[in-house]
Amino acid sequence: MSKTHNLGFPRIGRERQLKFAQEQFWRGELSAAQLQDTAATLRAQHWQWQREAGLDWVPVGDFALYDQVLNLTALLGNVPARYGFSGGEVGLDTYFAMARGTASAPAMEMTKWFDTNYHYIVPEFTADSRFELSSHALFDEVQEAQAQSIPAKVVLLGPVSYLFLGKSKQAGFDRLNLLPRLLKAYASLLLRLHGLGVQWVQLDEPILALDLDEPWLAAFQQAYPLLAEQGIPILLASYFGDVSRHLPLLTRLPLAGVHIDVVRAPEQLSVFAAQWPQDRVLSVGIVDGRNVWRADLRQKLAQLSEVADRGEQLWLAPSCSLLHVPVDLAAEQKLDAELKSWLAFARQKLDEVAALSHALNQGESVVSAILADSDQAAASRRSSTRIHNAAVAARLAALTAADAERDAPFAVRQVSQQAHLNLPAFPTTTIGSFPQTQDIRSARAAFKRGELDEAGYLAAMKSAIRLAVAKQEELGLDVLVHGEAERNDMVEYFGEQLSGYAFSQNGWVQSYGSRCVKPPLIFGDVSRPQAMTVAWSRFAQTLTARPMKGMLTGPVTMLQWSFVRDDQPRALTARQIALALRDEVCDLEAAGIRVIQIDEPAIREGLPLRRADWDAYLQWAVEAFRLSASGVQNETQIHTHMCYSEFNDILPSIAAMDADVITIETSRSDMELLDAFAAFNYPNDIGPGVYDIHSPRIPAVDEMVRLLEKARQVIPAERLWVNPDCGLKTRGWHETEAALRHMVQAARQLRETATA
Ligand SMILES: CN1c2c(nc(N)[nH]c2=O)NC[C@@H]1CNc1ccc(C(=O)N[C@@H](CCC(=O)N[C@@H](CCC(=O)N[C@@H](CCC(=O)O)C(=O)O)C(=O)O)C(=O)O)cc1
Ligand SMILES: N[C@@H](CCS)C(=O)O
Ligand SMILES: [Zn+2]
Repeated sequence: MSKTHNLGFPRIGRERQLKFAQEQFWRGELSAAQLQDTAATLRAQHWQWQREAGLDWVPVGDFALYDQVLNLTALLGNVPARYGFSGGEVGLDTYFAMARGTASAPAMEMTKWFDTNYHYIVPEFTADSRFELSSHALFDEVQEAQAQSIPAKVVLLGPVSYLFLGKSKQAGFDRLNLLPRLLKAYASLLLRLHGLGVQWVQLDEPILALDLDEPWLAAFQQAYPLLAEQGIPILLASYFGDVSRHLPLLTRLPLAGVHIDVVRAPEQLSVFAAQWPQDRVLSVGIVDGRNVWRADLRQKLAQLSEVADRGEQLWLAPSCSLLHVPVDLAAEQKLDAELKSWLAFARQKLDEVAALSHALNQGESVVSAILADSDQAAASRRSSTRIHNAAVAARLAALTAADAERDAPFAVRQVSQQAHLNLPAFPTTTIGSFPQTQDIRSARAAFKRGELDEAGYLAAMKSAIRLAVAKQEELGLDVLVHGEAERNDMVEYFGEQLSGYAFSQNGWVQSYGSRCVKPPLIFGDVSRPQAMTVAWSRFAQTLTARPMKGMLTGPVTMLQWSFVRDDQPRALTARQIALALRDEVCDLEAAGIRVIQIDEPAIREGLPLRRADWDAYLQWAVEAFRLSASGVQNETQIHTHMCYSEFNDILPSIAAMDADVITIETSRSDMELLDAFAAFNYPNDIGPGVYDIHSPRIPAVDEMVRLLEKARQVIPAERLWVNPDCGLKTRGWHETEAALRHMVQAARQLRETATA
């Protein structure tokens, strides 16, 4: 009799209740007790749904008021010294101070969770790091679940991944030295859970899917025997990749079970089927936890046949935590029936897991109606005429290498661009978005509800653009932007206008903290029925004599931040998007826009987890960008922008994108990234971000001058631009104006010293 469980459930709530409660709490409109009430109500609802789906084990410990890695940092009392925590209980103030910073202590760093669009708070380690249980939140949640008769399986990030995913904050300090100390804390944690009657603990060790050096592998050998001694059976969960090469290691560890992801790495199922001991749990992640397509249950059952004889030692689950998918397809009222029949969100995915388990345990006949529905959905998706577009296929077939090449090399383009743009040294610009104010969002919400007509909405957006342009002129910026007021999101906005894309009403996914995204769905061949941004850019250009930068989201980011069709290679979908964007780039140029930015913040995020797979990805990713950018004349300046990632290891590919200018997040790393650009002799213009846009803090002129001086030591002055780290949509106007005023002043100071 196979069992079912889940690795983690989305915590934001079907109506994003958590987001609204967090933001109200931060604004002082909700008390801590009210915030905790909302959290408890959400947990109860989510546990109840999972129980109703028929799961044998329900995750507890996956909830977080900001981030699950930060929860662990609080639980372990690993609070960086700057927050003044002196032991005892990590309260909400300290917890949110770590996440969001305070006037005196900057926030902890946030980075991408593997190759997802979720961001976690990076643990910090020094030789002085101590770990002591300092939060009762997890223990309370366990008791809460028990009081609701929920069969709780506690889920936590495992100790080796916790260390690996953190950062040493002391030069030369090897954080692996902290393992013995950390293990003691984990051991007391497990003992405490044991005391509460917890019967299973799932320790996530997703780093097993990465290329790991020997010392990190040895850390598993050191950790797990000690943890297993505490008396609770441990399920070690891997996901996002193949871990079969670690099977001998995993077998040696005293684990009660392992979880493997056979959606991302189906090939590992046979290896585990043959070699994983029969008397230990094999949890098979069979339903895609990262994407929204409905499972083809018949095909899944065929896949499971090689492990079907494992009885109770076979557990079925989604491939990974459902954090990465929206909560409930039933909340979608506007998707057409056919498309809806192809989809499954978190709740529906649990139903799929349960159906598979029933079929294995009691025979397929007990779920015959569910299987018939699944068959029909799979067949309709395969044969639908909405998926394939002959014109797109023909256009792709006709592409030649020249289509991904600008007419002239950068040195030639640069001269003709400067002749047209006539920019000063150290030109100043911003990354695209200006504050998405409540007025802007309310106007859009009213328009969507039908309470504001189109003319009223257009007028409201135009007035936001007018304001942004006037402010930039007054500030004295050199290359202006229209501010992206009309965009709900830099990916969803384009997804709403492209054929082959669909969008949901309520398909929200947490990106970080209270910030959510609603990834559009790519279900078919992508094409552009009509221009998407040209009217806005043209309008903005009429408001100023300075160059107005057109603003597009690049093909790789469009792919990475959407739910992508799984019936053709991602490379092919990226090319289709690239061609649609190429048309937009050419139309912007024809409309007189001389500078066009094609954002690719997700290019690093899309990099495969294992190095052996990098080259193939980078090759198509770079080609897609070039395809989107190469239809223009030499005198049109193409910018790209990158952020949220570490770029050192893909510099040759960034150079191969051949953008005339790259603006890139560098301020938080104190410009260190530029050393790599310089060492690599990066050939084109660079705008290293001179201030962090994640905090309302207004950086001083001197601070930015210092960073620019640092940049000037490694990058020739004539190739340097001056800009913030990223877009300003999450900021208010007050700090935006003040920071940009300082930034323009910093650029002017540099110009003066350059000519002195
Ligand atoms: C740059 N980043 C992005 C990533 N991924 C994306 N797809 N997009 C990105 O920009 N990944 C990496 C980073 C992550 N950073 C962020 C930063 C900010 C947000 C964010 O602000 N998200 C918003 C939602 C954005 C949006 O869709 N806005 C809609 C409004 C939707 C809404 O909530 N409407 C309300 C009504 C509002 C009102 O009446 O005032 C409602 O429906 O109830 C819009 O502008 O129309 C967020 O609020 O979380 C995300 C990722
Ligand atoms: N143009 C976008 C890029 C964000 S990564 C913005 O400014 O928000
Ligand atoms: Zn950015």
